[in-house]
Amino acid sequence: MVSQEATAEEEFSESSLRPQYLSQYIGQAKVKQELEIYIKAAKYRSESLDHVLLYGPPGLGKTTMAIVIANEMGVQVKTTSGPAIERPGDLVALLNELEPGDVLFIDEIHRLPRVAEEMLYSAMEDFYVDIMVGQGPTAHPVHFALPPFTLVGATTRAGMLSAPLRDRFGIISHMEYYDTDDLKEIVLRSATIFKTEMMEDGAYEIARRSRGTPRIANRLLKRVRDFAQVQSNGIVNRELADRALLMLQVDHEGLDYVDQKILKTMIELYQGGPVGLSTLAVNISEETETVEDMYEPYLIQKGFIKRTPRGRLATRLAYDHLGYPYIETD
Ligand SMILES: Nc1ncnc2c1ncn2[C@@H]1O[C@H](COP(=O)(O)OP(=O)(O)OP(=O)(O)O)[C@@H](O)[C@H]1O
Ligand SMILES: [Mg+2]
Repeated sequence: MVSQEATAEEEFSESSLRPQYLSQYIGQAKVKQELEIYIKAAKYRSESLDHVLLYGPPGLGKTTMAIVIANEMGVQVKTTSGPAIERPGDLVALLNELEPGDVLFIDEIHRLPRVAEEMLYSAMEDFYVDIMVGQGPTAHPVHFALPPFTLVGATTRAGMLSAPLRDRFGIISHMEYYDTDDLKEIVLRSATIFKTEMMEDGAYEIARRSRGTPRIANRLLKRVRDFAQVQSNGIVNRELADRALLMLQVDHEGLDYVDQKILKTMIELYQGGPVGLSTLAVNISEETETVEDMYEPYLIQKGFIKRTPRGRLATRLAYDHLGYPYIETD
């Protein structure tokens, strides 16, 4: 089964696949174009880049973009995530390490504890934090100046961020699912790094079935490569990619086992819906947030699911795709 979260092994091998500069970053033309201008302008003025919020579904290259931004600016990047910061002190420790112009990357920034988030307000706006020192009646704030820095925040949904935090980002970039041509370029690039012999039609087939997501494209590529080495002459063409992907339970529309299970549950247990998201999540033993962030957006984009005020509906396309007879209702 192919899940969507990054595994530890993957985090490691991803570092070799990660583009380091904007020129190597494939796709996301709009985001790139904007950032290129802001980066140039900031460098021209010898200033730190304005704070950047990257939002979009998992695996689209938000972490990669944070690293690219730091490389383009010629600064260091310090990385953390919302859940990793438990106390304000954790954040202060990170801020304390920043050199002028550095990038602080906070992944899953919507999961930052409230107190840490409030601390960021002054840090982002005026480059200082007030730290409470002492306890009880002797407690008093100490003003702590910071070097100018760039906060790059990543989140799956911008709507989950509080307004005061969102408003402090000067640059807000929406990452979109990749089209097949861009993903094909990513597959070809990764195949070169892996020294895998990849035919154009093989790369296209993997790209087409990667749910618009580079992380999935790279993952499928690795599995298809194993398949090619063991079952064939090591060369990946369309036919081989197709056989390997079907074995991985990735169907011709690129839906994986969980996607299919979601649609089947809706159709078999709830007559196509409407069904609430949390009910659906319980039925397939996944977290509601996982279904909402990782699976639903792609199913909606492909037209298999519709969101209605009363819940989620499986569309006619879903019935046809899975081979169920469609009964007209209203
Ligand atoms: N534009 C791109 N060109 C080439 N490779 C890419 C691109 N974007 C992402 N990748 C590759 O896809 C993988 C996932 O990217 P990354 O970890 O940056 O995603 P992410 O959006 O941060 O995901 P998450 O939200 O789950 O943290 C990496 O291996 C990276 O090398
Ligand atoms: Mg990431």
